[in-house]
Amino acid sequence: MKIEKIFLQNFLSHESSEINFKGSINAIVGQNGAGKTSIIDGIVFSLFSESSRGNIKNLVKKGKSTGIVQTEIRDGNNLYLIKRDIANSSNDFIAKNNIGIARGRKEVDRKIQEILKLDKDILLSTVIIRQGEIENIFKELPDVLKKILKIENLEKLTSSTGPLYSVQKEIESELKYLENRKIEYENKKLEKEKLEKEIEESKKKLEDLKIKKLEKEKEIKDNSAKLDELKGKRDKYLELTGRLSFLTERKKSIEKDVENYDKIKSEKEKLEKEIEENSYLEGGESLLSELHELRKSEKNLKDQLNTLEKEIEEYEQNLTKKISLEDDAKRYEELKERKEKIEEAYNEYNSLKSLLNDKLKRKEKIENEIKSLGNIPSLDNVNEEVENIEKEIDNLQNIKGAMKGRKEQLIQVIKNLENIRENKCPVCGRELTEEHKIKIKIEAETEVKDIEKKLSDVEKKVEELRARKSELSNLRLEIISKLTKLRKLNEDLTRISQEVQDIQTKLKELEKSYKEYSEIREKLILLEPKYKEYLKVSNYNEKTLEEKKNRLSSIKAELDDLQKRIKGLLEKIGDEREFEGKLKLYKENKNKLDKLREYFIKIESEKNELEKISKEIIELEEEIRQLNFNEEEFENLNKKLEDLNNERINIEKEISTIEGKINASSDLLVNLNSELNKIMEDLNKIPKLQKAVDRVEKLRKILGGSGLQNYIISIFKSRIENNLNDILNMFNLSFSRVTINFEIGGKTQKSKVIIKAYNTAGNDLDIESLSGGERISIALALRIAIAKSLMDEIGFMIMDEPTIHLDEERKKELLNVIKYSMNIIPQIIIVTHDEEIKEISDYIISVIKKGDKSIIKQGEYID
Ligand SMILES: Nc1ncnc2c1ncn2[C@@H]1O[C@H](COP(=O)(O)OP(=O)(O)OP(=O)(O)O)[C@@H](O)[C@H]1O
Repeated sequence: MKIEKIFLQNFLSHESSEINFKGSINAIVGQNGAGKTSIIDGIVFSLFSESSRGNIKNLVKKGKSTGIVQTEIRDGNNLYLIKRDIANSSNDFIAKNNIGIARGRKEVDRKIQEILKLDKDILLSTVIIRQGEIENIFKELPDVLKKILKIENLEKLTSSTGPLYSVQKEIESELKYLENRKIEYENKKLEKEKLEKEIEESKKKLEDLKIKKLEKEKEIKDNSAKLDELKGKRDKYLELTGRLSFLTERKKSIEKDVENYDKIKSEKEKLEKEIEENSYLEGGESLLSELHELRKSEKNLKDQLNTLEKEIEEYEQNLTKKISLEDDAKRYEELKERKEKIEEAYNEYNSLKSLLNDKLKRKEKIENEIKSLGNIPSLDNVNEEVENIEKEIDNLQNIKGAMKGRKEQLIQVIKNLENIRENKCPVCGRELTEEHKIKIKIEAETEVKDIEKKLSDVEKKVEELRARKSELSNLRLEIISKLTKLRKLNEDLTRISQEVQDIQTKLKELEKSYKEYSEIREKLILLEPKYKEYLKVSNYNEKTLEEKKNRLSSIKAELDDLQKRIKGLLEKIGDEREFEGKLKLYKENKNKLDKLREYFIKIESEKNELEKISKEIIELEEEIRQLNFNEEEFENLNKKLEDLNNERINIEKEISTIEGKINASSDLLVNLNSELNKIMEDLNKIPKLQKAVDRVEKLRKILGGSGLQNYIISIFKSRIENNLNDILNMFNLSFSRVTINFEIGGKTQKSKVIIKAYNTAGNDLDIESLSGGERISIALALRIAIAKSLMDEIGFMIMDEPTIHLDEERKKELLNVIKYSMNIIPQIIIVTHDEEIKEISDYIISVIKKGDKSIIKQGEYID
């Protein structure tokens, strides 16, 4: 089993670090505080969810809410992925070959133990070695073995605080409890007898009360019949006395009215006479209302008359004004009409004028542009010059060709001269002297030089001509463009001049109308105020004035007629105030008389009723006397019945109380019986429990003794011892054998381990007397040996700063041992500062700290 990879997120100083363990010996290096041990902490946390820094929450990077550790472990073909979430344990999970097999902290812990086949205590005591703790194994071995072999649990099982002892204590306390139950049984039995007696007494009392209740019920029945009879009489009595008191009251009221009879009669006759005398006032009311109506109409007509008179006066004034303004208004309208007629010509004149301005500006601009073109050189002249240059270039090119030909001839001559073996002219065959040859060569070379100079002059000339030709080509293009522009401008100028002329002709035609329009406009401005005045009065006319006057005369006639009618009415009424006063009194008297008549009729009918009522009163008084009803007798009987009912209710209450008591006591009795049965059942357990106490006691003695522990340890010890010697052989030490012996401690004495090494001479040496290096080798071998005894194959070993505090000698030994361990353990992970460990490692993981963040560099070394 190998750890392949670990990923730390917000874990201690790591923000996001992925570490691959690719080598056999993987060295984790870096400065103090860089975050090396944190990687080991990450592995331990991911395997056992355990923090080596106190509280688990301390593992979260400061400032973050949680941290994640993800580890990949390979076991043959199986790849396990373990994910741990520090703050949220329910997010923990483990997957096997990408398929989830457990979730949640507890389940994941259990699964890992199953996969590793060892629990955390054993791994932490063997293959995971914390800073400077290699040799601790010698001290811890007894405890480690106890842990491994679960002897610890055996001790715990039998100790005075262990489960067996508690079982024994529990049974003993149960027995004690059962002793108390015996006493309880006796007490409950007495209680039961007392309860049974009480129930008997209550039942007897209940019988007596039931008889008493029957007697009361009979008495109530008899008295109820008597009371019913009295109630009938009482109802009749109340009815008769009620009627009697009503009639007595009525009689009193009638008698009072009858006393007034004569007084009312004379009053009525007096009023009748007075009304008769003033009968002429009948209909006076309608006369008055007619008079009021006529007066209202009179006022209305007078108002109309006033308004109309004012209206006519104003109308006459406005009509006069209209006539005086009529001529000016007519003139205004005529001018306005003329103005509208020539308005179009006026507007056209104005727009043509502005158009003319624009055209003139445009014309001036074109003329300026033509001027700016200046004198354009003749295109023909330029063409001719170009033609001449081309001819000259051709000519010079020919000369150049001829000179080049001559130059090559001369060079060939010079070459030939050099190659002549015999002093004979290769051309003519004549003899050639050396001087002659030199002379020919000098002449030829001079001519070559001369030709070269001429060639260069010709080329210069050709260049100059070409430059001039290109200048002329540009000039030509410029001339063509200017000529094109000039032609266009001239065309524009001709067109625009024609347009200007046309506009001017048109303007002349329109000038007369334009002037007339301007004059009319002036005149209209002068006439406008008068015209506005005229418009205000233009609707006034003679016909309407006549109509208004006719209306005035008809209102006057109407008013006259009305005033005559008012006069006639006043003649009938006389003084208006006095008439109104009389009329008011007349009406009041009439109302009074109506009421008196009504009252008089009522008294007359009451006189007849009085007789009847008196008779009925005498009859009623007789009937009441004969009824012979006594209210006191009724009250007493009523009270007696009420008392009897209360007594009956009390008896019933007493009955139900006793019945409830009997029921409760019966329930109590049932409970008591069942409790007594239960206690009896408990008491039957006593003999069995006594036997159990004896047996547990015996078991504790057997398991607690050192014999059994010694036996278990001795079997396992031989396996470790054999493994240890095999490993030590590989470490190349000079011992023939190392032995391990235990002294199992007791309650007061601690267990002890005695390790002895035998040298080749056969002498045994105590572990304390060995060299430091030898001790470290044996310690490491011992750790591996224990792990090997428990696992078929040890996958990895983790060491945090194993060389810390070691001197050079021991360090060297340790390095050897680590190297040799490779044969037994396929993967070693070491946190170290030590250069020599780096040297024996085949994979370096460097950790550096930037700010508060750890950064990983793999496969290379960074100091
Ligand atoms: N919860 C945390 N958040 C952030 N940083 C932390 C936290 N807890 C501890 N540290 C810092 O993490 C750093 C790394 O600690 P670690 O023990 O891994 O260092 P190291 O490289 O093993 O150092 P040394 O060689 O001194 O043992 C330390 O500087 C420590 O102060």
